[in-house]
Order: sequence, then structure tokens, then C-alpha cells
Amino acid sequence: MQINVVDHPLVAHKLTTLRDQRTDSATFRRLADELVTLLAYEATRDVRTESVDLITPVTATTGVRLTHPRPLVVPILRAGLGMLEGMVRLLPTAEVGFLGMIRDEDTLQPSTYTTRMPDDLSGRQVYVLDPMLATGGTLVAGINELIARGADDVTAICLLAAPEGVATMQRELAGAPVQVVTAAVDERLNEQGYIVPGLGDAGDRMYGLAG
Ligand SMILES: O=P(O)(O)OC[C@H]1O[C@H](OP(=O)(O)OP(=O)(O)O)[C@H](O)[C@@H]1O
Ligand SMILES: O=c1cc[nH]c(=O)[nH]1
Ligand SMILES: [Mg+2]
Repeated sequence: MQINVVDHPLVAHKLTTLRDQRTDSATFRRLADELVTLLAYEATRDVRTESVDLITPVTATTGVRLTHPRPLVVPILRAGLGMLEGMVRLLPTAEVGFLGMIRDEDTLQPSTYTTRMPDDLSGRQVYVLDPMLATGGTLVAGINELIARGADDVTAICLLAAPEGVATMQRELAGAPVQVVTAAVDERLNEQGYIVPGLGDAGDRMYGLAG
């Protein structure tokens, strides 16, 4: 499994504002949207294209366009939903599937409460969106579901990662066709499984406290 930490001043600037506890939900959602487009620029470096002939107002030429089958974008609900618009803006032909997952606050084990995706993902490029890679349990389970459906080219885009989660993914998904693109790998997890220094609970910061 490959990890790509995007080292760019605009990425660092937006991430710093996301971390700040004074940033309100509306600003947090806007910055998450902007940040995912910057990360997606790196994450889609190998997106499949085909050449296409066209005529400009000046001459005939050849260009490229995204190829079929269409890429699949899968936000992991809830917090991954805040990354969806920024991603499909860059990949307008993408199809969108959904994985609803929640991490138990005490055991930190993930469970899946909804799945809406094509049954057969063979030959598809898949982009998974989840802002936080903490213990890695959620992404490992989510990506294993994609692989079970035949996915053989999976890129996870995360706003922030913990070294523990990266190590878990490298162990659990060793040899799998998976890469992770993130804005930063932080110091560690705390006793509650939150990333330190982190940005808190991404879902709560986007959408308010879950009831
Ligand atoms: O790497 P892990 O330790 O598995 O933790 C990461 C997961 O935790 C958060 O989701 P949460 O369970 O809070 O659900 P939410 O998005 O609905 O808030 C986050 O959005 C990730 O999906
Ligand atoms: O720091 C963390 C860890 C898991 N989920 C979050 O939303 N934040
Ligand atoms: Mg949450």
C-alpha cells in the first residue's frame, strides 16, 4: 500500500484552519470541499484516459478524455459526504456509491449501517472519501468490501491520518492495490482514538453533534 502526503502550502493553510476549534461548521464544510479538490489533483494522477480527436477553431488536434468504465467515488458517511462535491467537480463523469459506517466510541470497532454500490467493481477505478484515518478500522473494512466486489484499483483520500492507522492499513492491506492520499500524518492517537493534534470529530464539526 502506498501513502502520498501532499506537501503544498495551500493544503497546509486550509488544514490549519480546519484544525482551529474556532472554525464554524459552514467554514469547515467549505474548506473540506476546497481541500479535497487539491488532494484529488494528486490522487487522480493515474486516472484512466483515452485520446480523442477534435477540431479547435484553428485546427484539428488530439486531446484526452476520461475513459469508460466511469470511475466510482465512494464517500464513507457521514463525514465523507463533506468531500463528495469537491471530488465529483473534478471527476464529472464519475458514478457515486455510498458506504455508511460508524465507529463504536468504546471499542473503536467500525460497523456498516448502509451500502449502496454496484455489485461488480471489476475493472473500475475507485476513489474512497473519508476525512479521518484514525485506527484505520473503518477504511480497512470499507476497502475490503470494495475488493470483495472485484475492485483492483482503490485510492483513499483522507484529510488527515494517524501513524497508527497508516500502519494498520499497511499491515491489513499488504499487497492490495490501494493507495492513500492525505494532507498530513499527525503525531498519534489519544486514549479515545482521536487523532492528535487532529481536528476533532470531523462528522460533528461538519454537521453538528449526532443525536
Ligand atoms: O480510522 P477509524 O478509527 O476507524 O476512525 C475513522 C472514522 O471515524 C469517523 O467516523 P465516525 O464513526 O465518527 O462517523 P461519522 O462520520 O458519522 O461521524 C471518521 O469519519 C472515519 O470514518
Ligand atoms: O480524530 C478523529 C478520529 C476519528 N474520527 C474523527 O472524526 N476524528
Ligand atoms: Mg464522527
